[in-house]
Amino acid sequence: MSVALLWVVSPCDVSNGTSFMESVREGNRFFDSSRHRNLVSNERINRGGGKQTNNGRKFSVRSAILATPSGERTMTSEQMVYDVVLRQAALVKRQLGSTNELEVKPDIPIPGNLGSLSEAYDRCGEVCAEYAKTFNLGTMLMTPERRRAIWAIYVWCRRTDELVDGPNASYITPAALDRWENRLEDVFNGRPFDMLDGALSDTVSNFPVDIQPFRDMIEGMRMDLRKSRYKNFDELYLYCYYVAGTVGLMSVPIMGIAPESKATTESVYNAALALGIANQLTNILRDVGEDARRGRVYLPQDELAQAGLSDEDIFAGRVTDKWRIFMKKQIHRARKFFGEAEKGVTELSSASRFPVWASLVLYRKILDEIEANDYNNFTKRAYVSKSKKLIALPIAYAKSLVPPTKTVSLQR
Ligand SMILES: CC(C)=CCC/C(C)=C/CC/C(C)=C/CC/C(C)=C/[C@@H]1[C@@H](COP(=O)(O)OP(=O)(O)O)[C@]1(C)CC/C=C(\C)CC/C=C(\C)CCC=C(C)C
Ligand SMILES: [Mn+2]
Repeated sequence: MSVALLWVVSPCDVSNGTSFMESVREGNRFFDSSRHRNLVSNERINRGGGKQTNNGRKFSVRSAILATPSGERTMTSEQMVYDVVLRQAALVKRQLGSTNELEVKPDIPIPGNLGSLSEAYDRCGEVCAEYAKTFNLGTMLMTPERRRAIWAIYVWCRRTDELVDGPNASYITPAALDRWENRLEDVFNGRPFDMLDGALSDTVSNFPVDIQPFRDMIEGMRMDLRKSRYKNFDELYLYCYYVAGTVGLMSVPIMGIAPESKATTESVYNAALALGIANQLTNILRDVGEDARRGRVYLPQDELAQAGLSDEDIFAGRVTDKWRIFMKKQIHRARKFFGEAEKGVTELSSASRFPVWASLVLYRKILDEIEANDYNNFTKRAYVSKSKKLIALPIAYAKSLVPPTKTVSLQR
């Protein structure tokens, strides 16, 4: 049975020194079975206070853009994002020494607190089970430590997305996102605000997860607030990195690279990034009509123009030959990113391969469904039926049994 979760954060702020466990003891949570739940209370993020700057920000795509003295970019989004990939890979290598293996450290046992920590993870599992049933099923084959860590990350991502897409989205300002980012810093500094943050705090203390992709996802949400058109694919790529490529970068340290893998850490991170981009491009292609009804067109404007199309065609929702040709090209591009991602899945630790293959295979099938709908993504939502999922899952499982490549390869 799915449990809709409403989380109300206590007015007592952990930045005042209240620990995770203290706020749990104060019982600042309750459940609500209403369909319109809110995964994040706006209470704290709308209230103001706290640091307003991004102190301590290390390298990010945003800082790379801002750092250009003339204000002109000399690199493409893809080059800038690849720089983040290299830095993430280097960071994880440095933290783990020379080996590629990502060891899972045991929980730090805090006397009297362990029960509630596991309760926090259970809540994360419930949120996952409600929002992403198939993905949640896939995580069942992971080791328990990795599974609950992925749940905690999933929940943070879902809450972040909910800020700009959820029922309170109209109240969310850039300043509110700054405060959400401050709260993220607190999570990484071991001062979580609520129970769900507590699970993430524990996760990031046990796995070599870096804060940068999390910050970058918030940057993607800022972008969503200020922008509703994308001039070209370069701009769209950056958005896709922020809101989805980051998920890949957050997940690799949890999934782990197989100890026997000969692939470079960079190449695995690059594949993870590609999976995020592929998923987001697919999301965008599936949701063209829905997004247009909210005044948003994520498709590259220059490519629309080259195809003889404009926003008006999208708002009118006309499935013409021009539209079909345009969509074929977009689907082809998304499939290329899925292909790029495939190269890396095999290199992941054996128990983590199934959920990733499952999500890759199932998400890619949405593209087939858009085709089956004769490219009508204005009024028909492409979805993969239960029976198709049931056929695809054993295929994903079979793929997950393939061991890592024996040769040194997978250079970018
Ligand atoms: C080497 C290799 C291939 C490793 C695998 C790395 C990996 C696990 C990559 C996961 C990629 C992934 C699932 C990306 C999510 C992309 C996505 C759909 C992002 C959505 C953004 C906003 O879009 P939009 O608002 O248009 O969409 P909705 O209409 O709201 O749906 C997101 C909603 C951002 C938030 C993302 C999530 C909630 C998903 C987070 C998922 C995880 C942490 C679990 C990832 C693990 C697996 C096994 C898939
Ligand atoms: Mn969303």
